[in-house]
Amino acid sequence: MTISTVLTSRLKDPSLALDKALVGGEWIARAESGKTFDVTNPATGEVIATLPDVGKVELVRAIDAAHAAQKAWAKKTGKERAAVLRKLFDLMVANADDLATILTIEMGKPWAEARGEILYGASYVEWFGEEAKRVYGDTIPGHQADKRIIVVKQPVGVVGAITPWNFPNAMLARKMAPAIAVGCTMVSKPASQTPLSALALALLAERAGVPAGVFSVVTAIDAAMVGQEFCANDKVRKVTFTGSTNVGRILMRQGADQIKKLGLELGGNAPFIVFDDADLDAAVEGAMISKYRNNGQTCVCANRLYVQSGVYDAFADKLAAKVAQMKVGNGMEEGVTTGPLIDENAVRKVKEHITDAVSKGAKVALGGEPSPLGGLFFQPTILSGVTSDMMVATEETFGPVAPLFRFDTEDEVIAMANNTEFGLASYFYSKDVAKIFRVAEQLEYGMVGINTGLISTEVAPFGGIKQSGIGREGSKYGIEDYTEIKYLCLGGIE
Ligand SMILES: NC(=O)C1=CN([C@@H]2O[C@H](COP(=O)(O)OP(=O)(O)OC[C@H]3O[C@@H](n4cnc5c(N)ncnc54)[C@H](OP(=O)(O)O)[C@@H]3O)[C@@H](O)[C@H]2O)C=CC1
Ligand SMILES: O=C(O)[C@H](O)CS(=O)(=O)O
Repeated sequence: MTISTVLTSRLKDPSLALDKALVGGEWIARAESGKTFDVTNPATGEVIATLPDVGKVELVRAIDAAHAAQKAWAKKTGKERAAVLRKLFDLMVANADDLATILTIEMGKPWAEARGEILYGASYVEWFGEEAKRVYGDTIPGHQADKRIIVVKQPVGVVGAITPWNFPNAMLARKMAPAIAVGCTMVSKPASQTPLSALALALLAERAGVPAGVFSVVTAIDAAMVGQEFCANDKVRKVTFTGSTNVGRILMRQGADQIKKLGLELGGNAPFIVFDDADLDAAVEGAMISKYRNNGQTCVCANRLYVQSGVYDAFADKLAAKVAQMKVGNGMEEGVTTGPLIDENAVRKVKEHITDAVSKGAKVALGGEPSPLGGLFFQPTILSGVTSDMMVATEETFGPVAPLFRFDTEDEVIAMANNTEFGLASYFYSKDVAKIFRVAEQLEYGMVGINTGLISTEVAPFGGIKQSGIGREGSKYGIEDYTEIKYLCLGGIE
């Protein structure tokens, strides 16, 4: 297929821009169906690549190759797998500039932020390369004189992975690294809007020594077909998914027949609470990164900002002053802090949330309109006077809109913060230690940022409760999800 020179001309190593899918160790330029799909730059609307739209034939071939390769890969020692992941980490860092350019041009986020994502994704590869040597088991005192009990952990087997467009490198690295660290193999399907980052990662993995078949990247428009095959094919032992709760629900239903092992990182609706005793400048800094990182297109973005009455006006003024300094534009341009939204649906949802809030009494304190740049660009926005009956209170905006809610008491804000089916990330600012423990213990979320707006790191367990998902990614907890526990009972030991 094709890759635009708009992209390749910007790369030190143009070979990192792939117009092929990786199926069982073979780079294929053309699907058997002959079908293709385009990848466009959301900042300009230009077609930057045309890729093979692989079908079930190629997908099953990738799954069969992963199954065939898995036993040999699992027989490698943890140390041998660690060495391959270390090499991949080194290659990701060495090629971070090119990987960032590919990411910005296919997804839109500003280049500096894209490079940050590459290093974030690489941190998972580094972390799980180290963990590969530490998949410990147990010995348990026997329950009878002649018994000896050993607990071992073994790789789950073939893993199907489906990843979203908003972090096209890091979300895949955070799945692929633990999987191959423990001896699993993986077939992955990136979002059709942003497949190039995944393909570049697959090329570097190949260069790092990941054997053929161990890691495939299938490029497909028919995501539902991929999910159905992952759930129905008994060679696939686990499905790991990051994306919307709706699709997570579909996968759970589809996986039920085989009791498929699932890892689900789904939607969020994060509260961001500023108490009267907060350090306001720190709270504003935290709100800026928690709300506007990736143009508000992250599952852990502050979706509702609750500000206690005593500091509401001061916080709102300080936040507006900071947001007014943001620069909307093409992520490849120097100084741009805010790129385009991913597509027209995203723009439509942002507009809908603003219109609904204003119709119910909220005020636009800043922004509120599409950017004069046109296209998919939107002004960073602050809404004031927001109330719980508005869509922004119950739906994830996934865009650059900060809705400010006023509250009076601690009990009132905890009840409002917990009043959602989601439970991924939450944040609050206070200097009172007793209050910090009281509030943190009552918030019904998998992750709580306290006096910080950025909690994502490879060393901690990332994930949610309620309808935000199942399982954790990153940290020592993240590798467990790719292993099965086996208990050996040795008898006759007289
Ligand atoms: N918890 C977390 O870490 C994250 C959660 N999210 C959540 O996801 C949403 C936004 O991301 P978005 O990418 O639009 O989410 P989607 O769920 O629409 O897409 C995520 C991935 O799933 C694929 N997909 C779509 N439909 C199906 C299906 N029926 N079966 C199998 N796979 C399918 C998509 O393919 P294709 O795009 O090619 O259609 C894409 O690769 C938000 O709610 C956000 O909060 C997003 C990122 C991280
Ligand atoms: O996809 C996402 O939103 C990521 O999980 C957010 S983070 O890990 O970069 O915080």
